[in-house]
Amino acid sequence: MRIDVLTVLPGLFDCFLKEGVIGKAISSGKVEVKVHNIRDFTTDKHRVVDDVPYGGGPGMVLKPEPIFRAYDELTKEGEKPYVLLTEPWGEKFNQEMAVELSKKPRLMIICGRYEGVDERVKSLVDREVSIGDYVLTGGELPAMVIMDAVLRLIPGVLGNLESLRADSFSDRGLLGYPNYTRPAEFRGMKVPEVLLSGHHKKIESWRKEQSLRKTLERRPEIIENLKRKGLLTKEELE
Ligand SMILES: Nc1ncccc1[N+](=O)[O-]
Repeated sequence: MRIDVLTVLPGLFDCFLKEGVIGKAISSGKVEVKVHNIRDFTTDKHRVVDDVPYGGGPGMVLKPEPIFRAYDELTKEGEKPYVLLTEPWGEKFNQEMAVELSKKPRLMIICGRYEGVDERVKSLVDREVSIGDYVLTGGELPAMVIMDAVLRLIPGVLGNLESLRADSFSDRGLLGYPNYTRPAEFRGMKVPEVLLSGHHKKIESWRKEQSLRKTLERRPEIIENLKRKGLLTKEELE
C-alpha cells in the first residue's frame, strides 16, 4: 500500500514514520508513506497556504490551489488514490473502516488545519473522517491514528499473525480479553489458572467469554448491534 499525506506540518510525522511497527513496515518496504508539505505546492514568494474566510469570521481557511496542485502532481502516475480528509465533523473512524481502508491499494490523506479547508477541496475527497467529537488543532494526529490502525492490518506488517487473529474480536468491535505474562503471581495477584493449563481449547473459550463479558459490561450497544447483524454465534449468545 502507498499513502500520500498532504499537510502544512510535515515535521509532525517524523517520529511516527520511523518508530515501532509502522517504522519497520516502511523501512522493510512493506508499505510506502510519503508526507508532502502543502507549502511546496504554492507558487508565490511567501508560500501562502491559507487565507481569511469569505463572509468574515475567525481564523484562516486552507486555500484550494496548493492542495489541487499537490493532488494533480501526485496523481499524474500510478493508481488513483482513495482520498480522506481528516476533520472533526467527518464520518466516525472505527475498526470496520480501518479494515475497509486497509484493502485499498493507495490512500491520500489531506490533513485539515486552522478553521478547515476550502469547501472546493472536498471535490477531491472520497471520505471525510473524524477520530472523535472533539476539536484538535489540526488533522495530523488523526491522520497518524488512521494510518496506524490501517497499516497494522496490511499482511506481513504485524510479524505475529496471531495478534491479528485476536483482532477477529476487534474486527467485530468486541473489546479485548485480559492479558498476562510472567510472573505467575505478582504482589499477591495471580494469573488465572486456565492460562497456565496449556489447554488451548479452554483458553480460547475463556478469552472469548472474557471479551464478551467485558463488551456487554462496557459497550452493550456493540453486543446488540452484533446480535442484530447475526454476527454472534449460538454459543457466544449463551
Ligand atoms: N477531531 C479533529 N479535530 C481537528 C481536525 C481533525 C479532527 N479529526 O477528528 O479528524
